[in-house]
Amino acid sequence: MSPVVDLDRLCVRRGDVHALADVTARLRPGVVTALVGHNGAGKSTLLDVLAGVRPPTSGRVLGLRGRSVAYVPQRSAVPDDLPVTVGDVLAMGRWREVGPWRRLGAADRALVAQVADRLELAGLLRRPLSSVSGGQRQRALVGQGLVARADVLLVDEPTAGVDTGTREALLAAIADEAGRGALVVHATHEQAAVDRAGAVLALDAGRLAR
Ligand SMILES: Nc1ncnc2c1ncn2[C@@H]1O[C@H](COP(=O)(O)OP(=O)(O)OP(=O)(O)O)[C@@H](O)[C@H]1O
Repeated sequence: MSPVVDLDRLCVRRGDVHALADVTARLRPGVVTALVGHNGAGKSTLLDVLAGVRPPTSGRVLGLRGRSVAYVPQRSAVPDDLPVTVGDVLAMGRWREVGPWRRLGAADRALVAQVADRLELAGLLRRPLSSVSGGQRQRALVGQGLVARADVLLVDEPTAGVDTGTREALLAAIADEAGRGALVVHATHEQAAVDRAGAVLALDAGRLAR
């Protein structure tokens, strides 16, 4: 199982706001950590820092060097009219291994098929992403993260606005990622997701909530 990741006095300023302020915490592999807090608490900012797309203003993240990270951002961060199919979205999850737009090997295709089955996307793989429903699009985005089989999986509100069956399928699939030893951080506003998590990290206006 992969090692822990330590957040060490992490601070991020966004304009005049302390989006993260002095956050020190340990994230463990093998469990889903629910990342909770009100709108604007800093959840997405923390996921951005863990994904390496936003540098901290000060402080450090320890334990990520050399480890693969899959990041499933909020659906609203992905343009609805992205000119790709559902199958492309899943296949992109293999790009870290095979390179962008390269032909997938048999094992990669098997993994895409397995995740598509799991998330009930198998019949939608040839459909343009823009032509499927919000919940189906959400499943495709999470599917991309699952297909990556990364050491670290970051998911930002993947169950927002989906029906009960989809929520259960997504929560089960996310739990299985932790089950195979990944370090999983799941930003969520939903109690059902918090109940299923093995650990909780709560933020309040950028600070760790007590
Ligand atoms: N583009 C931006 N420019 C400046 N400040 C921003 C920007 N995006 C977010 N912020 C600020 O950073 C802080 C943290 O926002 P963040 O998006 O990380 O919160 P969040 O917990 O993910 O919220 P939500 O539950 O609404 O997704 C907030 O004070 C927010 O106003």
